[in-house]
Amino acid sequence: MNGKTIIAPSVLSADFSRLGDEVEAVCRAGADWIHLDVMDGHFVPNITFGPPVIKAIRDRTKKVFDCHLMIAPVAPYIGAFACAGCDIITVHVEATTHLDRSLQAIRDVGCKAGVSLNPSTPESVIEYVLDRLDLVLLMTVNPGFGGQAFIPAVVDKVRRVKSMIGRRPIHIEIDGGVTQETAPLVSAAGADVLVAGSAIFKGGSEEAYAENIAAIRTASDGAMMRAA
Ligand SMILES: O=C(CO)[C@H](O)[C@H](O)COP(=O)(O)O
Repeated sequence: MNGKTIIAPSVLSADFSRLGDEVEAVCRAGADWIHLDVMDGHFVPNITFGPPVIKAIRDRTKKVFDCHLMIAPVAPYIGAFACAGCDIITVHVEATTHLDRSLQAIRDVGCKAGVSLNPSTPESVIEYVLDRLDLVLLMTVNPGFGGQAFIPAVVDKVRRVKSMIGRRPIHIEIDGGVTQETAPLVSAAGADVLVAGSAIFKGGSEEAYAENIAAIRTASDGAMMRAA
């Protein structure tokens, strides 16, 4: 939104046995936000972590905790994730019957509200909730696992969402298969927040994380500038 890419490493690809240290390392390496992938083994075929784990790492950084809830039902858990210290809470449109109510509930607990769309979900589902939104998360893989290949068909959806939101201060976030090769495609189309797991945590050291973040940032900022 301000011409600079926000990089949000997904801790899904971090070493879970040292999660707090990994969060600190990736923040020192240049992360802007920390992306937290919460999976329930029901909405998606994988299980990760919940509010107690998020609470345990909250004091490791002051950076934005960007929480992506891949759980159904989602509404009963919004308060618990806010209490754990999440700043942004994103729900899947496919996981909530009452999207408008869920988005309002997120703002009611003092968090920014996001909605996520699976690759096959059309962008028209957000048309009537734009005023309740701080962020739209477009999945460029089918949710559930890190390390999957980027789905290029979603790039057109990024362009269409960018045009729908107009001048509203709503972030467009991309998640799945983001690398220094795919980042420019979505940045040129209008995305300003990039989530990356395997492309950032590969190498396993703070130095590697810094190089990986810088490579994605340079590629995406360049594409954003050329598209402006
Ligand atoms: O939400 C996710 C999967 O559901 C992950 O955040 C996403 O896939 C990031 O991992 P990678 O960058 O390795 O694709």
